[in-house]
Amino acid sequence: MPLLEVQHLTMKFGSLVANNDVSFYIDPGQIVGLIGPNGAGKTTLFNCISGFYHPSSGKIVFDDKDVTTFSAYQIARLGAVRTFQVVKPLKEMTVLDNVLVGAFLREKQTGKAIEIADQCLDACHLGEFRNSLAGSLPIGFKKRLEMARTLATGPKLMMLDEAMAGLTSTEIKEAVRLIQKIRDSGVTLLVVEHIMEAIMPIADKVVVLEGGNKIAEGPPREIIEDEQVIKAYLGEKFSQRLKTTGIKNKQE
Ligand SMILES: Nc1ncnc2c1ncn2[C@@H]1O[C@H](COP(=O)(O)OP(=O)(O)OP(=O)(O)O)[C@@H](O)[C@H]1O
Repeated sequence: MPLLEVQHLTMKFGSLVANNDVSFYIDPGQIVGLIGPNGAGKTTLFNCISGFYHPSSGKIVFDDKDVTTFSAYQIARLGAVRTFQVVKPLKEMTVLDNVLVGAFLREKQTGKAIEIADQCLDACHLGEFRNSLAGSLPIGFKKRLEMARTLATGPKLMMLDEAMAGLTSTEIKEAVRLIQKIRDSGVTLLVVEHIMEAIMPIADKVVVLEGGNKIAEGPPREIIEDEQVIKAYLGEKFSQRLKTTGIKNKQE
């Protein structure tokens, strides 16, 4: 049974159709990439799945429950939690306190919540910064902090919105390893990303949006050879270059 099913989702802002009849599913344990050009509707879809927007029509089923009209808080409590493209840590609070905000969603006892927060900080290589002010961290660390906070909620599905944008190539490699480690710990991931070299080698499946429509869905190897995706987003040269990276052949 899929962990998440998006069925015929349409989201309109007035006359603008940001998502048009989009359907896809995510099986437990998968890393699914959500890609497409600027304005394709990726963030809007994220906002619908995570309860920040309610779709104009269609249905969202998470963990066998119809969550279409649920609030962001209700959906987070069920285990679908997102990060934001523009990270906004609580700057005047310490790194630990920021992660505690996530941990308290699942654990009321302070001692246990601190234990969870520390584990998540260590997993995200932030342990040594636990007492620093979040506002003082460089961008790469802020992105990891956002992941640690999300991880601390104990998610079943983690949705990452451009978690690697603005990072150095070393930081991107670290972020990729971290995403794989999170998946190996049993968390399913939906990842919006523009950095194809980062997402294509680790994704089990990729969903492609353009102009609000889903134009392709499949394993990365198929996606990079899809004529419509090459035309709309990847470009011929880039598609050739991606073929030389270690991309999975088929959906597992
Ligand atoms: N709150 C809103 N009100 C009105 N229009 C919106 C709103 N949010 C998004 N849009 C519009 O919906 C369309 C899809 O935007 P969205 O941010 O979902 O795309 P995206 O694929 O995430 O783009 P990017 O890669 O640049 O982040 C755009 O035309 C955008 O201007």
